[in-house]
Amino acid sequence: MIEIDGVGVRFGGVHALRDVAVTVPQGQTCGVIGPNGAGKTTLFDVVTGLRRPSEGTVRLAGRDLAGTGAVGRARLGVRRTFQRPQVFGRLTVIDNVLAASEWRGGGGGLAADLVGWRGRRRLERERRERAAAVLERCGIAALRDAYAADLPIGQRRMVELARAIADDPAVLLLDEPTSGLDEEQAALFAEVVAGVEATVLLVEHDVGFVMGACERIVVLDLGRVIADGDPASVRDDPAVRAAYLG
Ligand SMILES: Nc1ncnc2c1ncn2[C@@H]1O[C@H](COP(=O)(O)OP(=O)(O)OP(=O)(O)O)[C@@H](O)[C@H]1O
Repeated sequence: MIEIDGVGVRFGGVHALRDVAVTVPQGQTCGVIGPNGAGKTTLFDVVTGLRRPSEGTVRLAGRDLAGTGAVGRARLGVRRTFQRPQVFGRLTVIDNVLAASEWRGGGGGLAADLVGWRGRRRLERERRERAAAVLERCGIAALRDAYAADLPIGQRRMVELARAIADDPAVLLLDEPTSGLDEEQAALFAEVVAGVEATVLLVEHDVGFVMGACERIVVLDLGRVIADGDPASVRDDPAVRAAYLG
């Protein structure tokens, strides 16, 4: 569960977020929509620890994250994808995914050293099996040895998703995941997201996609939450129509 409570962010005179309160229960997929500049990316930056809020708190499973930076939050299981997919271009697809679980040990590092050679080989095998299974789920198994930089944007997005879900995230934040995906890829993306156990926050401009993929929608406008509910009630909300859906 992720609890965003009374969060405000100011950039000089601009209130990017004002008193935003959203609690997403464990396992829920919650869409975040709103016009350009509404504060969606800023909200993701606050949850992932890239931006310190001017006010308010973010709690993960009851734990206040104020003193935990972006790396610490990643270690607690917070994962994110970006509007422009961020992959390691000079690594292969499988190595992009393996990189996500390297810190747990297996390929190297302290944990692997501590369990000794035999345990280390077992961890490494399990890690590779998990990574291969994730590539399969994301429809990119055939690309495992391709360099990520050589892939078109849609496939890079799937690599980024595979890396984000490779080691069972607690919270998954997806920023405009369908831009650059064709219809088939978008459908697969939604299917993969539906299959994860994580709590999911999904920013998306494709309203059809977000309404289909999310059980709940939060609408931001000028940094405030103007609606929060199931897709049908949000779609019919006059304030949402005026601000965004038109
Ligand atoms: N680093 C920054 N410095 C100053 N203002 C910023 C900064 N980042 C964002 N803003 C402002 O904060 C507000 C919210 O921006 P944000 O990028 O979070 O919106 P968004 O909903 O993600 O928009 P989009 O849909 O265009 O990605 C905007 O008015 C933006 O100009």
